[in-house]
This record gives sequence, C-alpha cells and structure tokens, in this order.
Amino acid sequence: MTYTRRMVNLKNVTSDGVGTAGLDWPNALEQHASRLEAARDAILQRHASGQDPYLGWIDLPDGEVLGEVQALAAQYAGEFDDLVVLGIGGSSLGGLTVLTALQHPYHNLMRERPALRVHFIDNVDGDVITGLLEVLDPARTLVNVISKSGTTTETMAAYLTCKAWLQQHVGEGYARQIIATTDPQKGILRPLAQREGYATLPVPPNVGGRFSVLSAVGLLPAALGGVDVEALLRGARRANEAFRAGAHDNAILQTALVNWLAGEAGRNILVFMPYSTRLRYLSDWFAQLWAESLGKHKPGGGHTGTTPVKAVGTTDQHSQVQLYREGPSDKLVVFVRVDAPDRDARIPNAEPNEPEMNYLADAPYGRLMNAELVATAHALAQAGQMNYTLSLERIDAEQLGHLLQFLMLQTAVVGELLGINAFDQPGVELGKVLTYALMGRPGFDQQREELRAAGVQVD
Ligand SMILES: O=P(O)(O)OC[C@H]1O[C@](O)(CO)[C@@H](O)[C@@H]1O
Repeated sequence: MTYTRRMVNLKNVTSDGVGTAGLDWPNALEQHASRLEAARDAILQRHASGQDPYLGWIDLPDGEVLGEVQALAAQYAGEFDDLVVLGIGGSSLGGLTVLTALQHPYHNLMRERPALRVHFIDNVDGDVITGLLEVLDPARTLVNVISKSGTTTETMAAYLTCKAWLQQHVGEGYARQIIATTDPQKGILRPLAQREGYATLPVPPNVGGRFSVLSAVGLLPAALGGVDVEALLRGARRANEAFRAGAHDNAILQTALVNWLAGEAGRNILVFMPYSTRLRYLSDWFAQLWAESLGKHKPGGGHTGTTPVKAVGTTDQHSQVQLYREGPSDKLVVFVRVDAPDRDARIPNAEPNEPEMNYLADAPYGRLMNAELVATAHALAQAGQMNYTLSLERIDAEQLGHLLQFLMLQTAVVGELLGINAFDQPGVELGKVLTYALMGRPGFDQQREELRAAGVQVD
C-alpha cells in the first residue's frame, strides 16, 4: 500500500507525487518528526506494558482466535446457506466492509455459491428484519449475534426476533444455529449464551468495537463468507511492522500528521472517498472509527475532532464534489485508489457512427476509474482544497487487512497528538442509557425521572 499527497495547490507537487503547499512539506514533517515518533512510542509502550485497557487491537493480527474461528466456520460450512449477523457499529461495520470488498460483487445472486450469503442487521427496522426472515430458510440459516458489551438494545431486539423465529421453525435444535460473539465476562449475552448452549467467541476486553474488525467480530462472518482470513491478518501484521519505521519512512505517521495539521488549520471536515464500489462500506467503517475516537472533550477545555463524511467515487463526484471544490476550504479529502481491478473489464468498441465516443473504445474500466480520481484530486488541489490518496495495488484480503490496521494505527496516533483518549465513547453511552430509561428497562428509573423533569414525554 502506498500513498501520495496532493495538498493545497499544484505548485509544489514534486516528482514523486507528493504535494507540499499549504503544509510546507517536507518541512512540516521535519518539524514534527520527533513528535510523531514520540506519539507512536507512547502507544507502543503502553501496549507493551500489558496494562493498557484499550490497546488489545494491536495484537489481533497475531491471530490468537484464528483457529477457533476457522474450526467453527469449517463445522458449519456446507450445512447452511445464510448467515444473519446481528450487531451495530463496530460489531457490524468491519465484517460488512470486509465481505463487501472481498466476496464476488453479486455473491448473493450467484446460483452456485462458494460460501454463505451474509446479511447484516444493524438497525431496529422491523420491516427489514422480518422482511429478511420472510425469505430465508430457517433450517439453513445461522445467526451470529455480536455485542462487545452484551447489552446493546438494537442487537438484543434483533436477537430476540431471530431466536423466536428459529424456535418456531426448527424447534429444539435452534441453539445450534446461534453463535454469540461477546465479552468473556461482562454483559447479558455471555451468561445467556452459556445457559442456552450457544457456541461462543470472545471479544477481548481490551478491544473496543470500532477496533474489533480483526477479532472474532469480523473474522467469523468473513470466514463463513469465504474470505481468506489468514491473509487479512497477514496484511495487518505488515501494517504493524511498518508502524515501527522512522517518521520519514512511515506513511501511518505522515498521514496522521497531515490529518492533525489539517484539523489544527481549521479544516474541520474529513471526506473519506474510496474510488471503488467494493470499498463503499470502508467509508462507513472509517467514519465510526474516526468520529468515536477523535470527537472528544479536550482535557483542558474545548473540543477535538474533524467530522468524517462518507463518500464513494466516482458516484459522489456527481453529488458532492461541487461543494468540495468551490465550497469553503474547511476539508481534507482522502481518496483511496485501487491500482488494478480483479477483472480486465473493458468498455467495448464505441459506436462506429459516434467518433466522439471513441476515446472510450477498449478502455479498461480501471483506467477510467483512476483517471476520474486523478482528475478530481487535481481539480481540488487547483482550487486550494487539500487532499491525499491512499493506494492499494488491488483489493485482496492482504491489502485490505493492511489498510484496516493502517487506518486504526493512524487514528490512534492522531488521538495521541490531540492529547485525548481515542478509545472510549462516553458521548454515545449517554444515548444508550437514556434509551433504556425511555423503554422502561429496570434500573433506569432515575434517568426516566430526569427526562420527565426535562419535559420529555416518557410514557
Ligand atoms: O458491541 P456493542 O457493545 O453492542 O456496541 C456496539 C456499538 O455501540 C457503540 O458503543 C456506540 O453506541 C460503539 O462503540 C459500538 O461499536
């Protein structure tokens, strides 16, 4: 994986494609190299101490849970057609990203499928949940309920629905068709799964949801969907190794710096825009990673965080790029480019009577896609709009694993530069608690009364 930067304008674009204006590159790197390395070292030291409650995700590429995941996947393969994944946020978006990127783009429509179809339920939309169950065969459907905390309302509601559906249709054997992925100790889901006799997988206590894609959370759905999970972890290990390089050879540190400086310079919006339909959910996964990690109260007062915007090229070129070029200079745009698509898909020879279309004749789709990316990056740079491009050679499990770990490490470094805890999410927890109060969950009477006192209708 490589990256290029194309900053505020084209004047200072160097021969290796590294744009420099605005950030005065490479002086900015010179100026901040030791600070970057210190941030990286602080993270690695906390991790090495074995005491840090949040940094377990750095170890996930070593694949401690891999054997267990593969054994479960092998046990179920062939016997089932569909897997329904129940989870939300970090308990859903990683698996969705990996499967959308790595399965056949129309895997679900294939007559002969090499692996299970995987469906993600990540909302309390009764039409969608019951609509899905209406068309699935209960005897050939597995359910993987995923919740780190083991309590999240949305996931518990979907679990109750799916369990009742399985019980109704397959009777006593339903427990064999449910796998619970959750914290080894905490929450409601773990004891419930033990009582019911479900197969279980762990979410390590020191791994937060948005950093859990390479734990059993992402690996089991990926493995059941036919993804080469070993290669995914191998790629992530390469990112871990690259993270140890000096700042001048370390794209993770350098992009963290660009992001941090962009925020400090008032560029409060971060547009994440892969040029690939297969990578469209990477934008969703990244948006959660970025927003929950970096949108925080500053220790000394004030706030941190740039607002992630999910986009996909070229599609959103035709809906958002007008704003990115001529709107306020308050954004950093991150493109993701794929050098070589899997298929040598070409546009057929054009219309013989339309010579103006001949430029498309026999053109590879990949070339057209990347021409659009480069054109957009240049157009933004010319208008003083900061952007850089991360490049994958191709979309395969190893490259994707590398990119996921790259982005998690980059986010951790930005958190360190900002002086915040990038691994908690207190702002989201309050919403969860107030939902419990509104829904009448026992133990939340005080919050219920507070809501009533604040004029919220609670009954
Ligand atoms: O895995 P859980 O505990 O159900 O949480 C799901 C998601 O909810 C959040 O806590 C935010 O509401 C995320 O951080 C997390 O990924």
